Amino acid sequence: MFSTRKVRIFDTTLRDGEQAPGIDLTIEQKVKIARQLQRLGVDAIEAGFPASSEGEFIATKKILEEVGDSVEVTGLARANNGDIDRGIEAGLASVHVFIASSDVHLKYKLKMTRDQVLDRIYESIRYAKSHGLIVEYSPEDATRTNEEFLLQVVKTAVEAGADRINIPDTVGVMHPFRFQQLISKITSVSSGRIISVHCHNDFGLATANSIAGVLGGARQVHVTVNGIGERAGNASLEEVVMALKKLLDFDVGVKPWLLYDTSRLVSELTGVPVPFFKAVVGDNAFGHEAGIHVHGVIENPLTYEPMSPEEVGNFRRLALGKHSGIHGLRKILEEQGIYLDDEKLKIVLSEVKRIADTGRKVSAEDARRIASRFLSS
Ligand SMILES: CC(=O)SCCNC(=O)CCNC(=O)[C@H](O)C(C)(C)COP(=O)(O)OP(=O)(O)OC[C@H]1O[C@@H](n2cnc3c(N)ncnc32)[C@H](O)[C@@H]1OP(=O)(O)O
Ligand SMILES: CC(C)C(=O)C(=O)O
Repeated sequence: MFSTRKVRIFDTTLRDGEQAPGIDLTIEQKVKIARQLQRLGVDAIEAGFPASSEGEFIATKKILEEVGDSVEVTGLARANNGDIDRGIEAGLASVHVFIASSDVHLKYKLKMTRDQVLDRIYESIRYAKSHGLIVEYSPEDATRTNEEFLLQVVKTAVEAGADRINIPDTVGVMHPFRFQQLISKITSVSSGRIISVHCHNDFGLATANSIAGVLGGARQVHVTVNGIGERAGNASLEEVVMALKKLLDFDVGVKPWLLYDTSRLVSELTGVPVPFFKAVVGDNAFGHEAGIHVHGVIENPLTYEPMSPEEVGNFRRLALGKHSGIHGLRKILEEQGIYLDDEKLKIVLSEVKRIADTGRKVSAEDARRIASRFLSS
C-alpha cells in the first residue's frame, strides 16, 4: 500500500510524448529511452499504443522484456476488446484503457450516448480484469465533462474493478484551484483507488495543475520527459518531480541526479531541442550573468539557486556580458589561471562591457584574451 506522501510517477514519453507531430521513434530508440526511465526510477512506463502499429506492438514487447521485471510497463488501449487483446498479446500485465466522457467527444467523435459510454467503460474494464490485468482507466476530456456525469463515470470504473483512475485535462483547460477541487471530489468517490492526473500544457499550466491535483488527493502523475506531447505538450517530468520533492516534500522515487541526462537523451532521439529557459534541465536553469547574482552565487549558491545543479545532473554556467561585475570576472579569469589585482580587473571589465554593449557575446576566452595584456610573457 502507498504511504499518503508517496506519489507515483507514470511516464508517458513513449506514448503521449511520441504522439507529437514529427516524433516517430524506432523500436531501438524506444527501448533505449525505456531503459533510461527505468534507471531514473519512474513507477510506470507507458510503452506505447500496441494496437496502433506493428512497430508499437514489437516495441511494447521489447520494452517489457528489457525492463518489465523492475518497473510497471503499460500500454494504451481504446475501450474495446481488440485493443486490449493486442496489449495482452504483447505480454502486458497492465493496460491503460480510455474512452472520452465529455459531451463534445460523445456527440461528434464517438457518436455515443452517455449510457452507451457507461456500458462500454464497464464492459471493457471487466474484460481486461477477467484477463488478470492491472487496469488504469481514463475518461478522456474529463475536465470538460459534466461533473455529475464524470462522478458517475468514475464510480462505474471503480465498480468494474479499475485499479487506478486517471483524470486527463486533455486540452489543458484547467487552472490549479479548480483542478484541486475537482480531484478532491473525485478522490471522495473512488473507494480508495489511486487517482492519477494527466495534464496538458495548452495554457502553460500543466505542471501547476499536476501539483494542484496532488494537493487535491491524486497520488499518481502522468508526465513526459522535457514536457513533450500533444500540442503544447504534457506536464514535464523534471518540473513535476522537483516541485513535488522540493516544494511539497512528497515521496517521489525518481533519482533527480539523472534528470539532465534523461532530458538530453530524449532530446537527441526525438530531435526536439530542450528550451534554453526550461526549468531544471534547460541550459540556463543554473546560468548567471548579472554581477549581483554571480557575486551571490560565488559566496553561496543558495542566494540565487533554489536547488543545486548537481542535484539534477545539470551544470552552473557563469557568463560574461554587459551586466557582469568584478567578482564574476575574477572567478572566470581565475578558473583559467589568471590572477589580476582589482585595478586591472576593472580595466578588463570595462572592455568586456564595451564589447557587450555592441551586441557581441563575450566568452571566457575573450576575457582571457583581454586580460593577457597584463600578463608578463
Ligand atoms: C487524448 C489521446 O491522446 S487519445 C490517444 C490518441 N492516440 C492515437 O490516436 C495514436 C494511435 N492511433 C492510431 O494508430 C489509430 O488512430 C488507431 C489504430 C487507434 C485507429 O485507427 P483507425 O481505425 O484508422 O481509426 P481513426 O483513428 O481514423 O478513428 C478512431 C476510431 O476509434 C474510435 N475511438 C476513439 N477513441 C476511442 C475509445 N477510447 N474507445 C473506443 N473507440 C474509440 C473512434 O470513434 C473511431 O471509430 P470509427 O473508426 O468507428 O469511426
Ligand atoms: C488517453 C488520455 C489519458 C490522454 O492522453 C489525454 O486525455 O490527453
